[in-house]
Order: sequence, then structure tokens, then C-alpha cells
Amino acid sequence: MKTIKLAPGERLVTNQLNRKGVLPQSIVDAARDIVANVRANGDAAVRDYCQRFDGVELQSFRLPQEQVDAALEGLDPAFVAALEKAARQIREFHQREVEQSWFTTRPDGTMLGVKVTPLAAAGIYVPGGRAQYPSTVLMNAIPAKVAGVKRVVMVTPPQKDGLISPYTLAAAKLGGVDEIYMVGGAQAVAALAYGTETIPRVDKITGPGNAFVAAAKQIVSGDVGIDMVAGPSEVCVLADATAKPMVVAADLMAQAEHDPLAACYLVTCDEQFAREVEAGIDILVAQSPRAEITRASLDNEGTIVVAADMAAAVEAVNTVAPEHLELHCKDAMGLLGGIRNAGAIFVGAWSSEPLGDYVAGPNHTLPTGGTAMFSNPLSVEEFVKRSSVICYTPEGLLSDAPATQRLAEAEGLWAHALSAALRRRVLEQGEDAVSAASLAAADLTKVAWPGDTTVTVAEGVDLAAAGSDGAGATGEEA
Ligand SMILES: NC(=O)c1ccc[n+]([C@@H]2O[C@H](COP(=O)([O-])OP(=O)(O)OC[C@H]3O[C@@H](n4cnc5c(N)ncnc54)[C@H](O)[C@@H]3O)[C@@H](O)[C@H]2O)c1
Ligand SMILES: N[C@H](CO)Cc1c[nH]c[nH+]1
Ligand SMILES: [Zn+2]
Repeated sequence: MKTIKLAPGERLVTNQLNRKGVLPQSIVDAARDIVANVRANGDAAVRDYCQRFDGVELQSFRLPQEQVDAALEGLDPAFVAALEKAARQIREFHQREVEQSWFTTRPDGTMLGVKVTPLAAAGIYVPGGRAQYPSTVLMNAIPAKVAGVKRVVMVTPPQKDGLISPYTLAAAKLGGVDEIYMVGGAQAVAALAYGTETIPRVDKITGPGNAFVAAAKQIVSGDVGIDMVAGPSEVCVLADATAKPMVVAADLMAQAEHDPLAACYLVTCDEQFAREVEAGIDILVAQSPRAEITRASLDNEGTIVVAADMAAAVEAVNTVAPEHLELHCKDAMGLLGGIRNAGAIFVGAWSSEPLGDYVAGPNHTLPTGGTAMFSNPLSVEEFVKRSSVICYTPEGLLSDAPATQRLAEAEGLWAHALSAALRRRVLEQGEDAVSAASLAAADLTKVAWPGDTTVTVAEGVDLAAAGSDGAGATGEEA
């Protein structure tokens, strides 16, 4: 691992890190070509990439529903029990995120609020290149279903035998996935974004993946919604003298083993401790069945930061803005307040990051590449849309029309002012005042921009009755 030693008073800066942008440029370029090809050539392009990158020739990408229905049959009961426990705890956590529509009423009866509507169709990417990810199925499908999404479409790379892992399938069954397509990589993201002859497009794509997947999501973003850049895994361990070097070594390896591009950071004030962690990694890697990936990640992307004091160490963590942060320190809870940038924070020595990967409940789909500076963990919120609701009463219209007209005049937008003015005219002068004949004869510039904010209701106009089309509803804040 590369070591950066900070002198007293020195702060870690992003340029000192191995990071080459949020994602490597060569991968972004390759993903752009794949996306363009799938957009232009649909299934034929997807089929080509499946063959090239996954070594499988598929005639149909859709997994037959009978296979999903039978997914739990014959599986190890201990695995099913573990999956059910994970699903229950993930659901319980995400149910707390559900957002209700809300409405509030002003004294003049005008009603304002927010209507929350689930997305119609969400595409969830479940990785399947270097490992299988049934946990990711649950982490994406459950919040989508809690949000009320009707059509949850899962894509995942096929295995060499042209099938998907029975564990992943079991998770799809438990998570309530509606359709499964055996397609992975940037081509799967492009198919979900633009649709192909056999893969219908969705409204939003969520879920993690390798750098090709994360880059493709960034590229299609805007044509379709995306959650965030959730690329190669990262962990940052902030450790003091109370931490056990072998445990910290295992925690760094737990993220390194995902991907050669996974990035692991150790931040400490004690260089001797850092050397003990490195020695620990050598011992543990020797027995890892994933030694090659782990070593490549730690050697090429791993960084140790030795800070002069704890304050500098905490600031170094904020500069890294890791996907996962472990606080292996005596006063871990006391440090929490100083942490500003991290996707998920594991507080104290017992909070092993893999507990969060599988069963704790919070989502494991998290921002990477420094995007934890401004992005959030995947949540129910990502699977809904909000619409503002604005419902004026006649009193409300009369109260707000003059300011609207004056602001529209300042912006030079005459019809904006007229739109409010004509409604105001109905209430101030009666319905005849907006007849074609009366407006044809009026000086409409004066109507729109009268230069006078006095509001007088026409004799005989009953504002309450005028609002009886529903706009006059009154009530307490809901
Ligand atoms: N940030 C998070 O929340 C989070 C969560 C879980 C996993 N992850 C990450 O997800 C990733 C999973 O990666 P994976 O590779 O195992 O599975 P994956 O499904 O993400 O990627 C496999 C696909 O990548 C494509 N691919 C491989 N090599 C390619 C190449 N040279 N050119 C173009 N496309 C290519 C292929 O289409 C293949 O199907 C890891 O990086 C892991 O760290 C991140
Ligand atoms: N650590 C990954 C997020 O970076 C999530 C995961 C799934 N399975 C194992 N780990
Ligand atoms: Zn993990």
C-alpha cells in the first residue's frame, strides 16, 4: 500500500490519493462505445457483448418465470434463513424512510403540498462478474417495493452455463423482483435506459457494479434516472492504538477482494500500527481464495495515511470521502460529529463492515470515488417522485396576483401577468370582463401590468361561492 505521511499541521489533499477521477477515463470511453452500440443496434449488440465479456451465447435474455417461482426449492435451509433475516432487517430499516404526501392550507384557503408517486418501473443492476451478489438483489428490490414500484426489473450477468446463480435467484424471489434479464455490464445499463426489442426500458436504474457499469450509468443519466455512482468498493479504517491490527487487516481485505479497482484506506497516527496491519495482510492473504484480486487492489489502489494527530486524521477521512468508514477508535462515537463525508459509518470495534453488507439493514449500495461528498446511500426516496400541488382559492388568487403581475412585468413576461390578471378581473369586475369582446376592446398591457396593486372585489361576487369548485377547501395542516 502507498504511504502518505502528513507533517504536523499538514492536511491531506485529493491529489495525493491514487484516485484518477471518479472513474478511470479509459473505462468511461469504453462504456460510451458500448452504450452507443446498444442504443443503435438493440438486442444484436447486447448479444455480441454477452458473448465477448461473459462467454455466453444467449438466444433469449429473459429468465422464465417458472425458474423464479421455484427458486427457493432445494436450497440449503441455513442460507434461506440467513437471506430471510437479511430481507426482514433491510425491509424494517427502509420502511422508516417512507415519505407521505402532505398538504397544508393557508388562512385564505389556498392549499399547497407535495404528492409522492412511486416510479412505474425501476431497473436494478445486480453485479455478477467476480462474485455473486444475492445481497444486492435485496438491497435494491426491497426499497423499490417498499416505495410502491410496480415493475422491478433486474439485470445481472449470466454465468458461464448461461444461467444465474440459484442464490441470486432466491433473493429475487424473496425481494419481489418482477422480471429478470440475464445481461450484465454497460450493455445491460444501456438496454434498461433505451430499451431493445426484448428488454423494455425503465424510468430509473439503481444498483452497484464495476467501473464499466458505474460509467454506463453516468453516461445514460438524464435520459433515464440513476441513483448514484456506485462503483468499485471502498473502505477507510480510522484506527487508534485500541484497534487490533489483524482485525483491521481483515476489514481492508474484505473490500479489496471485491475488485482489483477496489480502494482501501488506513488512516492512523501511529506508523508502527500501520506496518503491523500490512504484516497482518501478508499473513491473511496467503490463505485467501481471492488472493489475486485482493493483492492487486491493495498494491495498486491501497493507501495508508499517517497523520500527526487525530484532528488531522479525521480531516483526512473527510478528504477521502469513502464509501464505507470504520471508526476503530477508543471514542468512536465522539468522533462521529467530525465526519462529514462517508457513505456509511461503522462506529466502534464491533461494527464489522460486512455486517452492513448483508444484514444490518441500511443499504449497501453506496457512493464511491469521492462522490460521498454529495451523494447518499440508496433509499426508498430514490424510487419515488414528488410533485408539488398548488390549489388557489379566489381569496388566495386576489392576494397573490398583484405580486405575480409585478414580478412578471420585471421579467418582461406579459402573458404570465395576463394569466393572473384575467382571473383577478373575473373576481373584481365580473365574468363579462373577460369576454372576447371586452378584452378585444381593452388595453391589455394595462390589464396585465396595471401598475396598481389595489384589489377590489366586484359587487355581488361571493368569494366563498366562487371557490366552491374545490379550490376553497380549508383545513388544518395535514
Ligand atoms: N458501491 C457499491 O455500493 C457496491 C456494492 C456492491 C458491489 N460493488 C462493486 O460491484 C462490482 C462488481 O463487479 P463484478 O465485475 O464482479 O460484476 P459486474 O456485474 O459489475 O461486472 C461484470 C460485467 O462487466 C463487464 N465487463 C467486464 N470486463 C469488461 C471489459 N473489459 N470491457 C467491457 N465490459 C466489461 C461484463 O459485461 C460483465 O458482465 C465490484 O467493483 C464491487 O466492488 C459496489
Ligand atoms: N461491500 C459491497 C459494497 O461496496 C457490498 C457487498 C455485497 N456483498 C458483499 N459486499
Ligand atoms: Zn462487501
